[in-house]
Amino acid sequence: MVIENAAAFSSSAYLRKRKQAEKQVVDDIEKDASHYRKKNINSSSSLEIDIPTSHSDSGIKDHKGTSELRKTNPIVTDERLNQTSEEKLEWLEKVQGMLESHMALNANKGYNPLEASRTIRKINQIKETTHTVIDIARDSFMNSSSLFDKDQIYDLESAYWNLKTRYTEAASSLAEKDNRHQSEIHSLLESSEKDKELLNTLKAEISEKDTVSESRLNALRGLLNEKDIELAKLQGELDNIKHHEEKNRKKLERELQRQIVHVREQIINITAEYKNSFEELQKSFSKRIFDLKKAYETQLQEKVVYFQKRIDEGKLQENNSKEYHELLLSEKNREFERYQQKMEAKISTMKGKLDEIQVELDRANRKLYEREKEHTMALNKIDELNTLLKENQQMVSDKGHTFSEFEYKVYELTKSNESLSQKLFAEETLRRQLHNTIQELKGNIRVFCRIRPFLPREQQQLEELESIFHYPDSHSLEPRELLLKGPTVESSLGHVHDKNYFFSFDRVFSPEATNEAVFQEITHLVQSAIDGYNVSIFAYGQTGSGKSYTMLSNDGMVTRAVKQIFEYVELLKEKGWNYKLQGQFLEIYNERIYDLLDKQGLMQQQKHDIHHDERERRTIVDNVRVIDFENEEMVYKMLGKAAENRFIAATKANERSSRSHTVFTLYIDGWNESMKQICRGTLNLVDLAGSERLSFSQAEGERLRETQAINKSLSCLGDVIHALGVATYVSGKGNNHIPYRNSKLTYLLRYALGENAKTLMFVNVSPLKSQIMDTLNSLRFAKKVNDTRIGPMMKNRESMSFGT
Ligand SMILES: Nc1ncnc2c1ncn2[C@@H]1O[C@H](COP(=O)(O)OP(=O)(O)OP(=O)(O)O)[C@@H](O)[C@H]1O
Repeated sequence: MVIENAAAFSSSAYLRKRKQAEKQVVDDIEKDASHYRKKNINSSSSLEIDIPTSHSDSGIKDHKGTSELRKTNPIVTDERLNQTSEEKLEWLEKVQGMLESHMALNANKGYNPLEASRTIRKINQIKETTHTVIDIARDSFMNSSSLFDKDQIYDLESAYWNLKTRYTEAASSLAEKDNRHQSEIHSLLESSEKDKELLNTLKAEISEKDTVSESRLNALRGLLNEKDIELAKLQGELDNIKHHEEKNRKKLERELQRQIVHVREQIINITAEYKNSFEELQKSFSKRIFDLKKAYETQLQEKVVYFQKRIDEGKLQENNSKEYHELLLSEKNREFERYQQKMEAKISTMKGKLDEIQVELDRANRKLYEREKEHTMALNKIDELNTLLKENQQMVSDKGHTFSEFEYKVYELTKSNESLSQKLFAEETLRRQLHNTIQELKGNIRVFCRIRPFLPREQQQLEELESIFHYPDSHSLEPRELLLKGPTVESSLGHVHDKNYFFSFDRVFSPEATNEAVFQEITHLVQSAIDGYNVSIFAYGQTGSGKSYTMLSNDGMVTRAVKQIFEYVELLKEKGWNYKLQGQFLEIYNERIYDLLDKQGLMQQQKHDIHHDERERRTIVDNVRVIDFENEEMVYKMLGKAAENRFIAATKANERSSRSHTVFTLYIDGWNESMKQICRGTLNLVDLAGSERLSFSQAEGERLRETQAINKSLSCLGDVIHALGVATYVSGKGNNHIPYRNSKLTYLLRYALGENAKTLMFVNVSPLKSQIMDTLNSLRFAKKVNDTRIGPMMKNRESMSFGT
């Protein structure tokens, strides 16, 4: 088997095989040497005759001198013997030289598996040569029964021992180094396994926390909603009560006011009434007393005048009669007593009347008292109502208090919601960081190989159906190895054998793999684009190898990526993230850009220049339609329109779709209002032009230009990736000159190809035997990309892929 590349030969199967081969060589040498030794020992008794005993089973038992042999056997001529001596010397020198150069190489450069493999191969070749020499010698011996001279045998034997000793030393030093490397690789693998486990644990923790936070948030939201409803209900009730009480209070106040006014008026009226009647009574009574007094005084005066007159008259008669006077006086006294009695009766009537008035007055007073009592009661009622009012007001204020409590609760809930949102945000940020670490661990540039199945029309061509692929680790969960069974070749030594090529990629997908299974492996990269990284996914391969099927078919990577993005962006809304999604669809044909969304522009071959916004790290193409996507359907519609326009454009240039690159770009801009954060990612999905070996010799005109353009852009893509790898390797930063400008494709994807960007290349290959050389070329290109390491985890990956 020809070793295509020792570094790539990293499987343990290979190591086992190599050890077996080494052992085989050592054993063979040991066997030959012991055979010779045995012969030497056997012949030691007759050493004096300078000839080892021949093979006992060859029937040649006699020892003869060389000269005699030369005489008896025409084949063993001097020339022949000299020739074998020269050959022996020649290979001895070769072995010597080679071992010395190998040792020198080892001493200078340290262990190099490629060199080691080459040395082993050469040693094997020399061993073959040795066998040839021995065989010739044996043949001569057997054919001629001739003799080797002693020196020749010693030379041969010592050369074997020398060779064996050196080889054993070299083999043991190789084995020792291998073991050392093996254990280093083991420890690296172990540590990477541990890292993986740690990352898985962290991932699981995050998702667990996510779930817990989610459910807590949901429970709190539920509670908040319930409280909101309760609060709204209470608020409604409170408003009702307030309104009702206000109405009642006003009504009651009005009624009380009215009653108080009414009672006051009544009291005032009654009081005034009684006062008036009392005053009138008093007045009339006083007047009557005054009148009576006056009348009495007048009567008394008249009586006094009368009696004076009569006294005067009596004085005249005084003398007449003392008795008469006494009689008169008594008469007057009786008359006065009568009058007095009459007056007393009148006074007592008046008194009676006055008593009546007093009674009435008392009654009026009692009524007034009652009214006053009523008034007091009314006042008390007013007080009561006021108390009630106050109580109501207190209740209202209490309700207001409850309302503020609720408000406070709402505030607290809002705050806890905010803190939960912050927590969710922090968790989301952590998830993004961990996700990115995992992606960087996997490498910022990855290569997946996909072999398409035989198509129904190919099933007829029986000679094509023989499988040209073998999957050495197909049993593995993540197969990475691929063996291409190459054409039969003849070696320089005339050996005819099948040439096999061994490749190892980040993943190998056999023909049975579905788009769904393939997408599972790139879903993390799509996630990185949502998280704000520039991600590019290329499909590379010859025409008809399945690039478009992988990228643009109905369930291809583009459709699935768009679906994933829309679904995740929806989920992120709950974590406070809003996203704007925009897209463009370009075609690069003959180093010229076409906008597949602008039919008019396509027909008019509008000019599109590329600009780079260094600050934003975004590429802007002049006169290109960028569409806002509000839902998935809009993207699918756009893809349909682009395919239609591409078809229209293709009628102008034959097979254009295979000879042009298409670049679908999705801009994913997110912002988190509460956290004042933005994240801007880009996802480029690129279907490259067919990579088949295009010969300039047969192409002319349009076809020649196409061929030149495809060759140029694909080799530029390889150069850019290579330069990025070298830059990372040399400076560790990747800031050396990268030849982005050398082709439209690399210039357009400048920010999507680099240290912080993430790149995945699908190498699509056909299973057809007739296309084996194109397949080999594609795999070699992909291997070059796969061997490139970009980004911080470069060293880690390199050491991992080196020894395994
Ligand atoms: N994995 C697959 N499963 C089934 N059919 C496939 C698969 N890959 C490719 N095909 C079929 O193979 C044919 C060629 O595939 P496709 O057109 O995708 O190749 P291509 O590399 O894009 O070619 P071109 O460069 O001409 O665009 C198509 O009919 C496609 O349906």
